[in-house]
Amino acid sequence: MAENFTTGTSGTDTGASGTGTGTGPAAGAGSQGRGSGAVREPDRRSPLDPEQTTPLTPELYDYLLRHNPPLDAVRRRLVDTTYERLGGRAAMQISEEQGPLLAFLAKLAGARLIVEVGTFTGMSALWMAEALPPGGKVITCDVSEEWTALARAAWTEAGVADRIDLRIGPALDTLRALPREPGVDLAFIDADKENNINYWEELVPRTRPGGLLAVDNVFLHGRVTDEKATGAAAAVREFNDHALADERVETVMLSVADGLTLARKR
Ligand SMILES: C[S@@+](CC[C@H](N)C(=O)[O-])C[C@H]1O[C@@H](n2cnc3c(N)ncnc32)[C@H](O)[C@@H]1O
Repeated sequence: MAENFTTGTSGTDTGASGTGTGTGPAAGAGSQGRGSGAVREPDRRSPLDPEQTTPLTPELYDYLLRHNPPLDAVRRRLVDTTYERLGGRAAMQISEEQGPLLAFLAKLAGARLIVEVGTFTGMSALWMAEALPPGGKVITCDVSEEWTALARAAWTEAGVADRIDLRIGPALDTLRALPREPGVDLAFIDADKENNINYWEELVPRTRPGGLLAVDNVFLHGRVTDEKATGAAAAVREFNDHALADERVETVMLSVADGLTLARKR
């Protein structure tokens, strides 16, 4: 079912993970503008030189947060409510410094249309929605009515509910139903990692030239370095190589939170 970017459909809470068979653009093709296109050996004096890369301690992280925009009352309540209601699952929320970063990216991209995969209790959508100009929209996808009920409450409290189009159902179905035209200014992928490549393959063609994509958890808690990784870690490893080899975009992988890859559509 095709539809335009502005009309939403809201299905039932299937709880199902999306599945799909996205095909890669140039995965493993081995040639691109930035050199070999393959994962390269880093050029540096030592694997992790503290003169170049400062290890993040609890004190430094606290300092970093205190030098970023603070959580306002709505966000503070959203964090607290997510922990109270969902316990350990609350760690699925974006980390505190990622919210202002997503808002910053939205403004940098002059975003009017943002697509998010993985709403959860709505923190990332809230930050991005507040960064939109009048008339802008965030389309955000999730399978959980329960978790996104907390999101809806926070968005209403923050006064941005009218800018957020929550679509319940497997995200791959939602993305495939969007027009296949490059109207997206910013995409944020933060859901079931096994589908990262599939989400990417739906979103890259729909992103306008100069538009941005951000993909969370590209370190998967450090498990991506394991060559024998299985499950989500193997999927993230595969995704990371896929994105690096994709000639349609320029990418940077950043050590933010659990690893964040940014891409700019050529
Ligand atoms: C890491 S959380 C998202 C966190 C969110 N960005 C935030 O800032 O709080 C991942 C979300 O992806 C959703 N999800 C998992 N599989 C999905 C699928 N196949 N389609 C849509 N959503 C999915 C989960 O229900 C969960 O809410």
